[in-house]
Amino acid sequence: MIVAADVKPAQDAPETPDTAEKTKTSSEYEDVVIEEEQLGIYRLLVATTKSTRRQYQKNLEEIQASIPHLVSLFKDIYGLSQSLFICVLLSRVWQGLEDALLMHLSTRMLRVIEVGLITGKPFAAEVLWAMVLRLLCTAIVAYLRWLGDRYQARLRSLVTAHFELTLMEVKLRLDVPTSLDASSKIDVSGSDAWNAFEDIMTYLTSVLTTLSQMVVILRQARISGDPFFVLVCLIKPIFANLTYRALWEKVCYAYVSNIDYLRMSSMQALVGGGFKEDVLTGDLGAWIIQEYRAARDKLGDISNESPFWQYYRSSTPFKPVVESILDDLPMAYCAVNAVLYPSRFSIASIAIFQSSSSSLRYSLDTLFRSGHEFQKNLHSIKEIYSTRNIRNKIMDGKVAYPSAEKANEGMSFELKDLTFSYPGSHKKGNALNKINLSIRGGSLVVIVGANGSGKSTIVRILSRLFDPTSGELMIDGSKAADYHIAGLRQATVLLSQENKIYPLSFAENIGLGHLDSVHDMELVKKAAEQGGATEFISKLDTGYSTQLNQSADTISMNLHGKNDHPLHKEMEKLEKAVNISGGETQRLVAARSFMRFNSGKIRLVVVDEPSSALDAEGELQLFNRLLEAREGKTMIFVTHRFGHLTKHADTIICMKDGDISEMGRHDELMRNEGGEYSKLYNIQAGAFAEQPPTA
Ligand SMILES: Nc1ncnc2c1ncn2[C@@H]1O[C@H](COP(=O)(O)OP(=O)(O)OP(=O)(O)O)[C@@H](O)[C@H]1O
Repeated sequence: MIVAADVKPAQDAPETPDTAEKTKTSSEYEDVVIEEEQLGIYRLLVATTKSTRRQYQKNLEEIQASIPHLVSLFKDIYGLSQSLFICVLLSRVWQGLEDALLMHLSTRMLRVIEVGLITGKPFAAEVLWAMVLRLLCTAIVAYLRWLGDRYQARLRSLVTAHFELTLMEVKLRLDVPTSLDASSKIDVSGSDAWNAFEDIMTYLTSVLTTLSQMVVILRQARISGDPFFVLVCLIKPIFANLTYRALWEKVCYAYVSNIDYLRMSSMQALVGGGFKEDVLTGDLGAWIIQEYRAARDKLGDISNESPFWQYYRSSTPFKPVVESILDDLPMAYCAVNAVLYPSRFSIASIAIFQSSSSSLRYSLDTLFRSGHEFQKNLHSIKEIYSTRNIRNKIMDGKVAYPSAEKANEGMSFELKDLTFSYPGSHKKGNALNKINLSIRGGSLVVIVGANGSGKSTIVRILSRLFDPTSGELMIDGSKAADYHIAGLRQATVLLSQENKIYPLSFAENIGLGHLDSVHDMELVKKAAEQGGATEFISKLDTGYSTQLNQSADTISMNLHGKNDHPLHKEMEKLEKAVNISGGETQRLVAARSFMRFNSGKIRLVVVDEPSSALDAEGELQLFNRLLEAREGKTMIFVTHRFGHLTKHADTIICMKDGDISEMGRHDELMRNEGGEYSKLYNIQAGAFAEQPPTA
């Protein structure tokens, strides 16, 4: 079924991405139509162009545009190791010729044997020589293949690591809004570069194999006086290629649209690890099974096979039947010819044609298959190289930060009519609305407000993780955009719930707060003390050198269920993870922030609710230690808990729905009885007030 570009999802299905909007807004896609198809439980949307000619033209344009990238790929790989590159290339050339060579030698041997049998005088020496030559060649082919595979494996490691590094550099360069932007998403990896190179080599090898085999077969056909044999061999691969139907190289999107299957998946998910406690305490077991059964009965035998396979597989038997018949065509052709022209054909000729035709058909199949992959690979290569051109959304300025005269002062801010909405956000209204605010350098600011009121957003803007959508942000009296971002980042500590522990040792997890002193254990231990992380680190066998969350890249075979097996015990030792609690994670992250103070460059400390998992004492200690290091720094705290901090704050900013509803010191705000701050404060104070015992 073909539908216009504004596809509507099936009624019982979840919303699909906004394909319609994309196809309408971009002139590049104006002739795109979307075909819809139901494949078992899947709804499949395939984008095609209205005219086949236009499609071919587009493909050609894409290939042309990819040629410079293809050249760069080969140049880059050649640059990584010239010797390995040449060896792999030579081994591929050899692979392209070996089939034809072996085919030629087999033919020669069969012909010598046949002449000996017909004349009744076997030419022992010739047969022996032909056999030795064939065996020698077989051994050389096997040896060169082995060698080629080894070279290829070595080149593969170099290529994957090289392109992974290139992509890592790009990803590290990208700022937050650019990384969140779908058009800048990097979906390729180092392995894709290698796969593309390997597939292209396979394609070129197949071209060589096919051509060289055709030369040998044509030669044989000339000897037998039958020039049409090659054409007979070509019919099946050409038919298969013309009727080839696969999704691999198409722009498509598939989603599970069957509500019964979705229901079954939800029930399965509830049984999974994450919901264990809820399911047990809620006694949901029997209900889950009952619901799963009901959905399964409704689903019946509707296929849940991957849409890729369902699409690939022919819906009628016509194609597979015709293909099988065409597969036997060379044999039928030989048989008919042997009957019609018995003098031209011999058993050896039939055997030779039979084996060479199946080799040729196989090579042609590979050639067409790798041809289909070719375009996909060109696309991956283009994507890898285009990542270099991704421009950051946040512009970098040229002015160094801080200026010499403000080097010992905290960062000051001025926000003028500042509005912000998150890129791609579907929410009505802005996350921040026309905010006007001044923050004096060195002051202690506390931001409070309800969930979603814009507290974290405001500190993200101040830390230059995002740029305002409109309005102005001034830092130390100059436009924020004029400063060199690296300088601003070096002067900022951002401690939030977003901070994670790294898959490194405890020492590095803390030390990385200040790159120049990563290995200075004295400073690391001091920071751990300040962050309140000393106690739990000291309880670990390997202390600060204990690795955290290291990605365990292990493979085990046939060990499942053999818990007493000595190898299982080894595996357990290697895979044993060190788990730390939520509160311990926050302590460790806080220690990293204290380590950052050692750089001596910090002018701004932003603390965004990093203490939700800390016990009351831990939180108080953390805030006190941060305040101890306050000199020469502006400190901004985002919190839901009133009390300790708000009472000491120079300014309390109370946020509501993206606006500043109130601003001032604690006493001033409390005097405004109907105000947002006093309301929130009183709710918390009331919650802790002593309740009279109920009768
Ligand atoms: N990454 C994001 N993408 C889109 N919208 C976002 C994103 N982060 C926050 N928002 C939206 O922006 C608004 C302000 O969010 P923000 O995180 O600043 O609130 P908050 O006051 O810090 O909330 P909380 O107290 O729950 O942490 C909310 O409506 C939120 O849904």
